[in-house]
Amino acid sequence: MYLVLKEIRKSFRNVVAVNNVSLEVKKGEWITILGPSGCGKTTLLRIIAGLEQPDSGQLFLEGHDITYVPSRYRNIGLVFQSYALFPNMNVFDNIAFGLRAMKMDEKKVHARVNELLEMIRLKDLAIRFPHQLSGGQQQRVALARAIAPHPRVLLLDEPLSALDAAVRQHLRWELRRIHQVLGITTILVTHDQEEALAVSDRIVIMNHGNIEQIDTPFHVYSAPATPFVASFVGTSNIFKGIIVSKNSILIGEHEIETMFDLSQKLGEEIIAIIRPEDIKVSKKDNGDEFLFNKIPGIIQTKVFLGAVTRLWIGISDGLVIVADSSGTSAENWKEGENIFVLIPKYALRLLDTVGVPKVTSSP
Ligand SMILES: Nc1ncnc2c1ncn2[C@@H]1O[C@H](COP(=O)(O)OP(=O)(O)OP(=O)(O)O)[C@@H](O)[C@H]1O
Repeated sequence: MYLVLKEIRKSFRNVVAVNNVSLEVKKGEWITILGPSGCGKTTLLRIIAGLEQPDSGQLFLEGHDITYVPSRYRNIGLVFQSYALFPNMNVFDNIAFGLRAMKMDEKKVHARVNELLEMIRLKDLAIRFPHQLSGGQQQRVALARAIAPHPRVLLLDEPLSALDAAVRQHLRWELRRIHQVLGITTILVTHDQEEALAVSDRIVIMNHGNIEQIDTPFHVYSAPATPFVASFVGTSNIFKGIIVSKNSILIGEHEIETMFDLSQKLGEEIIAIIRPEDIKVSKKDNGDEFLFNKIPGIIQTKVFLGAVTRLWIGISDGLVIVADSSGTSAENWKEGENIFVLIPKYALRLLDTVGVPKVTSSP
C-alpha cells in the first residue's frame, strides 16, 4: 500500500477529533473523506500533511514511517479552501515558488510552470496578480502551485467550497481530469456528498472522529453500512422494526416482506432502510403483490425539487415515509390525497440495531 494510516488518534483537550482511524490508500487513488462539520476530517488531513502530530498511531508513505517526519520533508501538496496565493507575486511566480525554493534551474522552472499553465488553462493570465483573478482562477493557480514540485500525495481541504455552484461543478471536473492525467494520489476533504460521489475512487465516511464506512461511491450509496451513512449520503427512510416471520418485519403496524431469509433472527430488532426513489406512489390499489409491499397513506407534504417531486406520506401509527416521484408528476399529487405506497421487497436494506459501526471496504 502506498499510504497507510494505522490507528491514528488525536484529541484536543477533552475532544477526540480522530479516534483510532486506520486507512490504506493505493498509489494513484482518489480518496474522499466525507462527513459533517466537526467530525475530524481536517484534523486527519493535517496529520497526513504533518501539520499536526497524532497522540498515537503511525503513518507510512511508500513503506517508510513518516509519523514524525516534519511537513517540509514529506513532499505533500496542499490546497485549502482559501486560495492563500502570495498577493505580491503574479500567477507565474506563485506557481514557480516551490520550484525556486528547491533551487531548481530557472530554465526547468519555466518549462514546468508553462506546462502547468497549459494544464490549468491559464496560459494567457501568467502575469496577472491574484487580485486580478476570479475565485475559480485563483484556486486553479493554487492547485498548479501545489502540484508543481511533483508531490507524492495531493491533499485538498474543501478546495471548491468558496466558489459558486457553476464554477464548483466545472472545477470539480478539471480536478478529476488533472488527476487522471497525472495519476497523483489524492485525498479530498469535503462535506459535499455530491462532490464526493462524483469524483472519488473510494469514499471514507467519518462521524465523531470514527470511520463509519470505506467504500466505492456506488456501494456507499447503495449499501450504507450504518444508519448514519444512510442518512448522510442521500436521503433515506430509516425505520426500527421487529422480525416477525422468516422473511418479514413489523414496522409500526405494517408487516413488510423482504427478500432476506430472517429465520435465524426471529423476534430480533432490526433497522430497515429504504431510499425514497425506490418507493412508488399509486392512486390505485393495483401494485404487484409479488414484488411490492402495499400500504395506504395520505400525502402530507409535497415539494417540487425539479428533477423529482418529494412526497411526505403519513402511513398510520404516526409514521411518515418519504417518496420521490418524477419531477414531471408534480401536478398529479395533492396534499391531503389518499394514495398507496408501494415498497419493493428487493429495495429494503436491513442493518442490525447493535449500533457498532461496521467498517466495510471493497477494493
Ligand atoms: N486546534 C484545535 N483546538 C481545539 N479543538 C480543535 C482544534 N482543531 C480541531 N478541534 C476540534 O476537533 C474536532 C474536529 O475538528 P475538524 O476541524 O477536524 O473537523 P472537520 O470535520 O474538518 O470540520 P469542518 O468541516 O467544520 O471543517 C472539532 O470538535 C473541533 O472543534
